[in-house]
Amino acid sequence: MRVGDPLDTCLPGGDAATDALARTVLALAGAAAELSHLVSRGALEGALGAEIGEGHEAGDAQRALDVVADDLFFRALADAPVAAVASEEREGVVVLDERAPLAVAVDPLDGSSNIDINAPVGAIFSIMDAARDAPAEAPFLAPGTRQRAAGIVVFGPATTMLLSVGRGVDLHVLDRASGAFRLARADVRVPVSAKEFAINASNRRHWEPGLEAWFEHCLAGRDGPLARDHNMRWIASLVAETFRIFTRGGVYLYPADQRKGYERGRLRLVYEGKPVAFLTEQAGGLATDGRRRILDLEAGSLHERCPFVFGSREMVETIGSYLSGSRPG
Ligand SMILES: O=P(O)(O)OC[C@H]1O[C@](O)(COP(=O)(O)O)[C@@H](O)[C@@H]1O
Ligand SMILES: [Mg+2]
Ligand SMILES: [Mg+2]
Repeated sequence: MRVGDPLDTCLPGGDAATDALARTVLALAGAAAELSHLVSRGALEGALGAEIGEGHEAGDAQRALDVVADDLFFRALADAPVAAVASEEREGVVVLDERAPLAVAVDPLDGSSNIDINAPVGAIFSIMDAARDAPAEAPFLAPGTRQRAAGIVVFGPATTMLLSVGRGVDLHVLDRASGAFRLARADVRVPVSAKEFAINASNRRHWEPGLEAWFEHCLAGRDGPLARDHNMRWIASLVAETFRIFTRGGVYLYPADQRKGYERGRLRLVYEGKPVAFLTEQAGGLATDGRRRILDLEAGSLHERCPFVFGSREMVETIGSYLSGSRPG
């Protein structure tokens, strides 16, 4: 595998199981490439960022582009060896072909509140083995350790994909001339230690005391208990924050807070938490709900939320120690 190689030559193959996985990844990458083109046309595509209806299944405001993106992924997966698909934009699991070997969870458009302001949005996917003699929902609710592959795509100045098929994480970039994703960096690692954190600090008054103490100590910089100057970011796009953490380290938090509806944070375990946690661990980072490893969690339902903390190992561990009270506040 060398820099510049097209995605299809970088995927495992040779037996039925790995061939099915490769076909499914390529179908998802094809849909992401189409979506990237659409997103890059911005307002020329009309009011794709406009809010529509009452909100999607996960309860947030749905935008026209959310629906277009969802449709693109479903059309691409119709020709892939996929038994069932769970999407942020649909209430239940959609069964495509009961005999097919794989199941796919997708957040077709992540960070969609960024569309109007021309800031990065993207897509998230997770691939598992399909249910055998069990309800179609079963693979989606199972612990994230069962994922076969996961990826995020960011539609930024470049369209980039972080992909893991369970043997590290590779970075692929969309080559617009050929329409194919190409390998840009193999075996991307999340730096173990870093100083950048991302959290929506406007919610601070709703946080639990341990989290406030950690935040306060970050702001105190090198003179405070953490003895380090920190830097803050909030792009309001999980995929973009993930990409930053994979390139220069850091931590992202969407914690539980006391606002109504945020008792378990904001993000969705099945199609946001689990795939990002899979990528993070594959790159040497950590992903928790503040206390427990995300990949060990079972979901009670498809659109269940989970508090989410992920990124550089040392930073996630430090936050865990504040939340568990093992560190003086
Ligand atoms: O608007 P807030 O509360 O800061 O939340 C932003 C977070 O919500 C999300 O946009 C949720 O994703 P969706 O856009 O798919 O609903 C994350 O990407 C982002 O980190
Ligand atoms: Mg999302
Ligand atoms: Mg979304």
